[in-house]
Amino acid sequence: MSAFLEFDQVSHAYSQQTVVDTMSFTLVEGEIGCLLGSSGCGKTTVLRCLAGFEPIRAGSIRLAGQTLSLPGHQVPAHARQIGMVFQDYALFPHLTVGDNVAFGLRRWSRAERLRRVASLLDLVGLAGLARSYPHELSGGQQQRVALARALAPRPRLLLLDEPFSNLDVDLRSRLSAEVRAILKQENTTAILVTHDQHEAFAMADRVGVMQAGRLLQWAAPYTLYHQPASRFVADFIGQGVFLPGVVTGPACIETEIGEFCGAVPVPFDVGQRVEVLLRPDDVQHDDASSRKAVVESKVFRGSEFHYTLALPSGRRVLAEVPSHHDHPVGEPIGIRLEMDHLIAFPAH
Ligand SMILES: Nc1ncnc2c1ncn2[C@@H]1O[C@H](COP(=O)(O)OP(=O)(O)OP(=O)(O)O)[C@@H](O)[C@H]1O
Repeated sequence: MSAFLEFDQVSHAYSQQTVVDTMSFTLVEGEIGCLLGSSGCGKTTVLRCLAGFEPIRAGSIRLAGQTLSLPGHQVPAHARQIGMVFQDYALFPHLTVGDNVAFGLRRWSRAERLRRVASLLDLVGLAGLARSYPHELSGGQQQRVALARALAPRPRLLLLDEPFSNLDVDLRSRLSAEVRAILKQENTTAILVTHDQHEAFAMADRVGVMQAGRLLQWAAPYTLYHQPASRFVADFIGQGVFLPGVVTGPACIETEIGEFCGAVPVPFDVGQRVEVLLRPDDVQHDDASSRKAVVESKVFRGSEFHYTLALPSGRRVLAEVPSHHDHPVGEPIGIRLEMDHLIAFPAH
């Protein structure tokens, strides 16, 4: 499928400080992308470039075949047909919910406007609240109104900047799943910015990990987790530890807990020293295994325990173990690695 949004080799700088550094990514129509990264890495600046608030220094931004930004040329923000949702909702306090949603529809006929507002309030689960005022709603409801208002004029692209960060954890995860369903129903192409990877994984079709203005990887969440392109991405996404090893064959690595062979060749020469990524779900508890590790600490998560286990060398690995396997701290337990592919990086 051809790209609907093309962010191509874009750079941006605030005076001399480069904040977005030759970044490229694409989305097809209806896809949801997410930029993930720690504070200050440039996520919001990317959104501001997309929205038309910041000129770009290099590269180009194209949407639906139209060039929006080039160095020295940009389509003004109001002419881009791009919608925005921010963390602080930014609703008009003196307007009702219905009038907030209708705000961008002033050029529509009254009948069309009423129909669109009713259908959006229905879509975001707020039918019946059209006459309420923002202060009468909960934070989650206000954010739904903000979403409905942004979607009302059928934007070509929706930008969501940390939209759930003012909400509590439970509501965040519920709303991120709901918002994804709403965007899919409207076939809206969207870019979300967050530093919460659970939110990124719950909402997005493509996730990009940013570091210091650079996009390190742009991929489906599953690929990011299972095939991180760099040690930074592997460390940033999910939990895990790196265990030293030596390459012993095209797809095999020997570590202190044995030799592991994956289904896919590793890009290293035999004899090279590497570090293998072990996710908690790669390490299985197995009473029958002769490989032992000592329970150093554990956290009860309801359906499973999250164990930190010490290997004979003193190195630690993490393991997720079903919660009926309740072993005390200090006890050696059998472990087995279950990985269909090995993720390894050159040793430091
Ligand atoms: N208007 C501005 N003028 C100068 N520097 C700025 C401006 N806006 C942002 N910056 C700087 O650009 C860098 C990237 O900021 P940006 O807001 O894009 O990061 P972010 O990844 O969205 O961070 P956060 O997650 O904290 O919102 C930071 O070093 C920031 O201080």
